[in-house]
Amino acid sequence: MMEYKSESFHIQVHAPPSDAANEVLSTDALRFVGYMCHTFHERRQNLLGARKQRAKEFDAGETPKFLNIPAVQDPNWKCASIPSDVQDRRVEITGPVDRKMVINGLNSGACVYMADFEDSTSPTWKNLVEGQLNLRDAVQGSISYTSSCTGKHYSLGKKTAVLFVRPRGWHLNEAHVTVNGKLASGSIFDFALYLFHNAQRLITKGSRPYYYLPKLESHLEARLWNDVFITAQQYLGLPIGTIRATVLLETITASYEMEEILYELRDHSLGLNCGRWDYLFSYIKKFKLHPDKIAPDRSCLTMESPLMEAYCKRVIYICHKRGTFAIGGMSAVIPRKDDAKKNEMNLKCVANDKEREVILGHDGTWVAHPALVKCARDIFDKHMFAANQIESKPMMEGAKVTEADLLLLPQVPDGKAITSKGLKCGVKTVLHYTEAWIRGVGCIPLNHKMEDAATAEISRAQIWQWRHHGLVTQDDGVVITSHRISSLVDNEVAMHTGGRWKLAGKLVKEMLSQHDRLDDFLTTVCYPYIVTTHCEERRARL
Ligand SMILES: CC(=O)SCCNC(=O)CCNC(=O)[C@H](O)C(C)(C)COP(=O)(O)OP(=O)(O)OC[C@H]1O[C@@H](n2cnc3c(N)ncnc32)[C@H](O)[C@@H]1OP(=O)(O)O
Ligand SMILES: O=CC(=O)O
Ligand SMILES: [Mg+2]
Repeated sequence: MMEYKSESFHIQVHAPPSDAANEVLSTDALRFVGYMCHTFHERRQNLLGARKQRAKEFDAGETPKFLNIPAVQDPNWKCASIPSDVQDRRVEITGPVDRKMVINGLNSGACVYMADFEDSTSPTWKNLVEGQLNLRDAVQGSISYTSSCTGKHYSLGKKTAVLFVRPRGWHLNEAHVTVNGKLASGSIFDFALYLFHNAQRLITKGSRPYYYLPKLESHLEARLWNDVFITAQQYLGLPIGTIRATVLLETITASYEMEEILYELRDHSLGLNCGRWDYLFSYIKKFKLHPDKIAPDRSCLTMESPLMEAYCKRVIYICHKRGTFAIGGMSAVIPRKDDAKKNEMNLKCVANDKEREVILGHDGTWVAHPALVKCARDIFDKHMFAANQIESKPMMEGAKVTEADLLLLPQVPDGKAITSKGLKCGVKTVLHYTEAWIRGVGCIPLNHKMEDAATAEISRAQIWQWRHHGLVTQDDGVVITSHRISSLVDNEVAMHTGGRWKLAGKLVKEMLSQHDRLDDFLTTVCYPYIVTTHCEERRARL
């Protein structure tokens, strides 16, 4: 077993040995991960406890309030100055950390490639350690790959995107690693290994360790990240402020603490990003028991919805006021190869989304696929004449956004809000995504859209909510019951063989139709099924 023991902590790795793990988890790397996990274990647990307490208040009918902390209101502070290699972030591509994706993402022509351990990666041990190895090789410039199917060879081009890394969110444990017998934090594991192996080389190349931070629910969670950065930099002898991070503003509670989040991270901040899919999921999850906040079909939850418009305006206003980036989000539409006309329509759909973002004042945007880079870039080039619009678009309308504006769902005509088609599509999405995830695949194409751990969660949360409130699908007047949901799951499972459909069907039925409580995350429910069999004892504790 790989392990390292100091006076204060004992880190152990409980996974089958592999070449990738041997390379990534050197003794010094293990010592760093162990030190970081040990130092921040209790604070992380307390903050996860605070999430639960807050959830109870929302269940009792409360809604979030702006904090208005005096030090944060001070007009004089700004976020850290922007390094030269990331002044222009107009197009950012995201994707899982597998070898081909990393090379394709870096070669895609986007300004940034965000290598993702969160929404689009199923955190199997193999995916994680190989992902770290891929990122190390990418930073060294030596990464290459030859497809065993096509024989095609992949290596880095002359000009590559700047690399950002998104570690897992605070809620996820890394069950293959314990520190003093306690499960390691997935966030710290991903963050620390990337920093340990790459910080010096990135600095030598004139870049930095850049991160995206997902699923924060409060400014105290941002403070935790900031302290993690300070401690890690001190440990590795890096100047404070070397690390830079963009926070995904993707929970409804964080929306009431945007400025506080930037304030906490100001010496390391590279702004905020509108993570629209997790944001919608978080809204439904936090207000699941509020009868006046029942979300309509997923297709009605567009960026033109009042709550989404208010949220984006406020992100842009706060970020630009504090001299930093307000990055837009991801259109889930992806290119299709089967029909040229329909592909054109998909591209148009993405272009419209990007046009709305750049005109509103975002400084850049996300795409899910290399074939969308040009489309997004053309739109931003047409409307954004400098590297970003931090100075030129103060978006003062964002200052007027009220607490209530952030909660306003779209008005959908009677009969169209909750439909049998929406229900069926939602069940299919949760099932297909769960099946892929427990097979080790964290992002899939489904109905010509990208589905990941944020998009699929919207479907899961809203179906649970509809059933819990005993609602009917309005086109046929039929009640949404556990039995109806289970039949839809069974019918879809019956259409597939192989894979992990049976297990996925069982888990999805439990999550949607049997559990009285809405599970916090699909990924935490499914995680025990991807933990290696070396971890039976810890699996039972998950
Ligand atoms: C809500 C959020 O959090 S958004 C962020 C998380 N989500 C993501 O990052 C989405 C990432 N995107 C993907 O994983 C994929 O694009 C999918 C799953 C949606 C579609 O995948 P596929 O159907 O396999 O795409 P497709 O076959 O069209 O891919 C064509 C080529 O583009 C590459 N490619 C596709 N998406 C990406 C990407 N995001 N980054 C890099 N390369 C990519 C493929 O590797 C493939 O390369 P090849 O031609 O050399 O073999
Ligand atoms: O991470 C992005 C999102 O939309 O969720
Ligand atoms: Mg997200």
